[in-house]
Amino acid sequence: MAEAVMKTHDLDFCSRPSLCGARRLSYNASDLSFSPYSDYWREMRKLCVVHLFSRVQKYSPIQEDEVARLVQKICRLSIDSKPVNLSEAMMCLSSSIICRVDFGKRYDDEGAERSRFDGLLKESEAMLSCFSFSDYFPFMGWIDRFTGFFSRLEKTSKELDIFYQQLINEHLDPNRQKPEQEDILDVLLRIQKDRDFPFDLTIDHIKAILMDVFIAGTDTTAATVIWAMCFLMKNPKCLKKTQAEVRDLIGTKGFVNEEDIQGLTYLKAVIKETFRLQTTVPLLVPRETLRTCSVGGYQVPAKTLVYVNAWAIGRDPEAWENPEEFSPERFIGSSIDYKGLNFELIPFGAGRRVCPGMHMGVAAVELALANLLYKFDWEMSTGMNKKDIDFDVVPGLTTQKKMLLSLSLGRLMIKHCTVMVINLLLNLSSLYFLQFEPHSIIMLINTMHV
Ligand code: HEM
Repeated sequence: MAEAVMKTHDLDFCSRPSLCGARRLSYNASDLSFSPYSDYWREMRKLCVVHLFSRVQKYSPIQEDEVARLVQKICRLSIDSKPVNLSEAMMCLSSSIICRVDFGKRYDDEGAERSRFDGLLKESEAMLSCFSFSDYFPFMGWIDRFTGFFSRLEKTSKELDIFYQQLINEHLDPNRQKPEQEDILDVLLRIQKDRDFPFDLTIDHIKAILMDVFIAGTDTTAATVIWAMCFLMKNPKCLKKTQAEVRDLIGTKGFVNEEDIQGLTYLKAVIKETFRLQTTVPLLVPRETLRTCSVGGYQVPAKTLVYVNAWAIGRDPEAWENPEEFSPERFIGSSIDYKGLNFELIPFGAGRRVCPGMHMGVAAVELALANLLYKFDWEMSTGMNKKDIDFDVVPGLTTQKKMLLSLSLGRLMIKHCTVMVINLLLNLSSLYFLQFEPHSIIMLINTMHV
């Protein structure tokens, strides 16, 4: 297997432009379908890697702030003894991180702007993953017109265009308060203004990059945390071990910060094992052969659409011992990593198209998972058994869990939170002259270590 993958990797593959996000939800972008090995394409990729994703630490405060908000939200739910819809919470977390990194905005969890944003995200993902004749049988592309696919695509493209244009206008407004830290849109507009790019960087290019980041970074991060939680709930020994590691290291500090993560060897192994068994982008980005080549003894003609099955590679018995078993221990003391150099584990792809947001994505997953395990004891919701956790997915580019993952917090934890609320109320009631809302008390409790 590894040999076949190695050869696959050696091929001069490229992303197939007709399936590329920026192109499909296109900005009338004949020039966005740039040839994959053109200087233009190389420069565009360099721009993203060097200017946008190289300094992950720059985004750490945003990621930490959003994870802290997530913890507070879950604490609030725990006081109501409600099960926590982790799928929804994780989507909310990762889209909030991406919005702030991408264009410096934080949408209120329940507000109208948030629903507009979530609606756009869902519709864009649906458009990217649904089948269209034009992609696979170009001569039958006319069918897409009859099925309504084109008009839906056009409608979504227009809405996205309006959305991005509004953000660009806001960023270009001379009265806008200068942010402490540039977001990705600031960086792109600065590069455009300073002509710091060897080619003409148009507003359409900027919109396309924003969209790629927006779509590529949201689902993937959320899904990885959800799958990791599924595996841990199904394997209570691993759950305990990961939790013990985090709690031993962090003690009473109250929050796992980015710099603590280096000390969490087992948690990192859990994440690698999750990537291996439930790769979030199972078929990577589709490729097309540039010329005829041979893979594992098969002749592949030029211009063939090729999918690399990262999901199957992660479960290949020739590469992995007991491949179906969830065993993070296999990564302890192993040099195998997901960075694209070990072809038996390629959740972020490999080669020229390897995910440019890999470090940012992993940092968000590690931070979220570590804090979820540090702060809370998780249990199956009433009437559910660990056997009920399934790995069924919704069809699409990424593997999203079909049934939402809803979990309860341990009874001790709820008791602990409730006792704290009562104590706090008793203390505060003596200060009757203080005007406070119950909500603010809960917020106060949430900032304390539970
Ligand atoms: C755990 C989280 C993530 C996973 C598993 C993941 C996985 C992937 C994979 C498999 C690809 C295709 C690579 C290939 O075909 O060789 C990809 C592409 C991409 N990812 Fe990620 N990704 C994650 C997070 C992110 C984040 C946070 C961002 C941005 C902030 C991002 C931005 C991108 C972009 C822009 C591409 C397209 C690159 C290109 O077309 O050259 N990803 N990602």
